[in-house]
Amino acid sequence: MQLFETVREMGHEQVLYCHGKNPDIRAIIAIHDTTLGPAMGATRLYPYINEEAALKDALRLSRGMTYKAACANIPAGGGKAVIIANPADKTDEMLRAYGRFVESLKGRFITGQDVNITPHDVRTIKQETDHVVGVEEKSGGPAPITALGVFLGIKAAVEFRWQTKNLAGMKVAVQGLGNVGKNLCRHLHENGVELVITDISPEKTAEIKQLFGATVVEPEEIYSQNVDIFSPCAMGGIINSQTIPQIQAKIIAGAANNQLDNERLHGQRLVEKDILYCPDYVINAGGIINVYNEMIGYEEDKAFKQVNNIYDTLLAIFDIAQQQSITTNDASKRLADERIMKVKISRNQPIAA
Ligand SMILES: NC(=O)C1=CN([C@@H]2O[C@H](COP(=O)(O)OP(=O)(O)OC[C@H]3O[C@@H](n4cnc5c(N)ncnc54)[C@H](O)[C@@H]3O)[C@@H](O)[C@H]2O)C=CC1
Ligand SMILES: O=C(O)CCC(=O)C(=O)O
Repeated sequence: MQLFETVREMGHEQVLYCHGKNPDIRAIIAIHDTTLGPAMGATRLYPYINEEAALKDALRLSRGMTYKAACANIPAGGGKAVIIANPADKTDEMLRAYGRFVESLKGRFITGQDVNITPHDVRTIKQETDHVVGVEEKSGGPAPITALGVFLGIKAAVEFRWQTKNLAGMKVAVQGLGNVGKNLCRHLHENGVELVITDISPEKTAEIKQLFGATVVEPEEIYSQNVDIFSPCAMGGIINSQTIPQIQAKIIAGAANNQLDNERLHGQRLVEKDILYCPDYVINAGGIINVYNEMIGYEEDKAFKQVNNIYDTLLAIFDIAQQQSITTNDASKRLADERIMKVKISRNQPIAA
């Protein structure tokens, strides 16, 4: 990968490689755009197959955060960090070393909890830096509110697609039963939805089966289920050339970041298959809304009110996509670009060609 060429094309401001020998740590912090505010984005720890995969994830995730904040009307920029490690090798020393790298950015990057980072880990990172959000004692962690946003997004998509506000009797396939997926299953179950679920953890599928009477399928079987809605709540890149031909659902609406393996190609394929796609960074904005509110002084009512906006934002995006014959992903990107551009123009900042 040509690094400077890639970051120029994607519009990143800064990419920081963090390395330490003792303790051993390899992390990448990517700051995409700080026009609207300091870069916000949680930290993911993952055993990437190679450094290029880690970099690609950090670059795409951080760009997604810029769009996410802009679409949610949050005065924050986009950033994200990845720590390259096996979760079994994670140590407090490693996390504290990472915290010192975050601290070195002096608030230009504010982070929190993503995949394989626990509330305990967030507290450990916080020993070295105050630029951490999503602390359980403050806003209670972002996953429940993210799940609520995804649930509201599903309702918006159902209304747009089938002109009904009633989910009862619908079938939803949920991929990934972690912090977000589990809470989402609860909302869906309470609204009379029939659940088809999968996870790589048998304990998690057993728990959701028992709690909500869900049907369990193997991870590779989730795409081909005869359901109304597919909700990816695990990892990114799962909407791709192999999975699209299998998908039976008419709506894709889930929490996972970077769901489309190739935004342009696979966004277009979904249109051709008449599948309504809820752009991930719009539907999963509950997390950033919650942690932003934590940063400015948490008031639960205010955060929940803002999450309700996800419903209207998605309806507006579906309308734009339909009227302009573009993908929903392009429609949301346009909305974000317009908001960022407006601020740049008001400040006489240079605008990229
Ligand atoms: N936690 C939050 O507030 C937010 C999370 N997201 C995104 O939503 C997704 C889920 O987040 P969390 O629930 O917090 O993560 P988590 O780590 O708690 O849960 C992920 C779940 O997916 C499962 N999983 C992994 N690979 C799988 C596969 N191939 N098939 C089936 N299941 C698989 C894991 O076993 C785990 O149960 C992630 O992509 C995250 O970046 C986005 C916005 C906010
Ligand atoms: O939890 C955070 O720090 C911000 C939210 C986030 O990273 C995400 O939406 O992916």
